[in-house]
Amino acid sequence: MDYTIFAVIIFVVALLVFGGVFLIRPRRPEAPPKAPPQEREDGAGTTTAEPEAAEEQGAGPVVVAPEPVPEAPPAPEIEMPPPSAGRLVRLRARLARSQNALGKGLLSLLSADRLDDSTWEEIEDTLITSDVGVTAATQIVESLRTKVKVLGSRTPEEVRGLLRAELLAQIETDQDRAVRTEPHAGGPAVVMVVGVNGTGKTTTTGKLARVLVGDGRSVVLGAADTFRAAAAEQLATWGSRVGAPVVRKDEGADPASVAFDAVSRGTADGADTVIVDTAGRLHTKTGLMDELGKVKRVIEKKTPVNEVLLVLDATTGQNGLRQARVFAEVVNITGIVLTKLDGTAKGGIIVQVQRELGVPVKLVGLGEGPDDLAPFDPEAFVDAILGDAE
Ligand SMILES: Nc1nc2c(ncn2[C@@H]2O[C@H](COP(=O)(O)OP(=O)(O)OP(=O)(O)O)[C@@H](O)[C@H]2O)c(=O)[nH]1
Repeated sequence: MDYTIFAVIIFVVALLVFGGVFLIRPRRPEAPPKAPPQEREDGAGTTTAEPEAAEEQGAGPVVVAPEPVPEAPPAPEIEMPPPSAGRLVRLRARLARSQNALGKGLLSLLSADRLDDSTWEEIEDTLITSDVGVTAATQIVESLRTKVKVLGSRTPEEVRGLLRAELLAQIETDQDRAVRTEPHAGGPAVVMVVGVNGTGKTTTTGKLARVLVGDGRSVVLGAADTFRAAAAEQLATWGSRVGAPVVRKDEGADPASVAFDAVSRGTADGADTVIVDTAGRLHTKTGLMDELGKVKRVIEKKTPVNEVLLVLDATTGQNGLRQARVFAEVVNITGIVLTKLDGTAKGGIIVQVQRELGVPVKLVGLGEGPDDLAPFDPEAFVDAILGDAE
């Protein structure tokens, strides 16, 4: 009996000792949760797990199948706008639509069997309504009267030919319409864009950058319209679309210093052209003169200003012309950009503004699209007004 109790005690003790060893294993302190192993690209394009993770598996660097890497947000796509050549011909339908009343109206009046005084008056009125201006309208009518008298009977082609020649004579000046954007030995060409706010000045600056980039040039933009923060914002968007750097400062900063920095940047970058957008609020003539004059003078400390483009809204008629005169008095305008020609039947403003300012229209805006700015070509313009010969 004693031996049995002793054997049971031995068995129980043995059980406790072995059970303690195998069942009650000391707990390891809990490790903090591991972040998922970071992955990196090696030179060969394979993805290797971090060494720490590999070590833990006790097998040196481990090559694992590349996992889909979350896509980085796409870099803004740089656009390649179409070149400037032939743009007006491409946009001809816009012109034909807006100027149809003028062209067709004149052609039908001139084709009447009898051209009496009242018909000639109507022709003159049609021209004046299209903003050609009284002097030019009178000249056109007088010249047409003489030619029609000499001709006697008229075929539609002859009438179209006569009118085409007269309109061209009024529109075509012998001045150079090329926008001077070629860089020179000392640095980039500088174009200043001036005009009243709302005429399409900032839009034109952006569109012009696209024209130049489309023609293979490099461009830097200067947001010197510091009066309105949104103008710089707008310009930054235009610039980013074509990869053109935009130099800007805070709202209210000195426009001349922005212009200076833009030209410095253009020179440092070896850019072809720097385009400077300016503010054009017509507070007082002196204020405007001071501001634009200073911008120009400050730029000229570095390099000449090659072009001063005045942006005019074609839909504003006489009012626009008055504004144009003020600008022409304060800065030496070298070219006119006539915007919003797609929204008016008053294409005759081209004649009047060139006459008044003695400066050629160099570019025309024919819509809100980014590539709706075209070098002005008098023949394409007149042909669009008159429609195709029947
Ligand atoms: N239909 C049409 N709209 C145009 C044309 N050019 C510009 N616009 C529009 O005119 C409006 C004014 O253009 P902006 O470029 O902001 O005018 P802005 O003169 O720079 O005015 P600020 O930025 O205030 O200096 C915008 O809605 C343009 O899209 C054009 O040729 N045709």
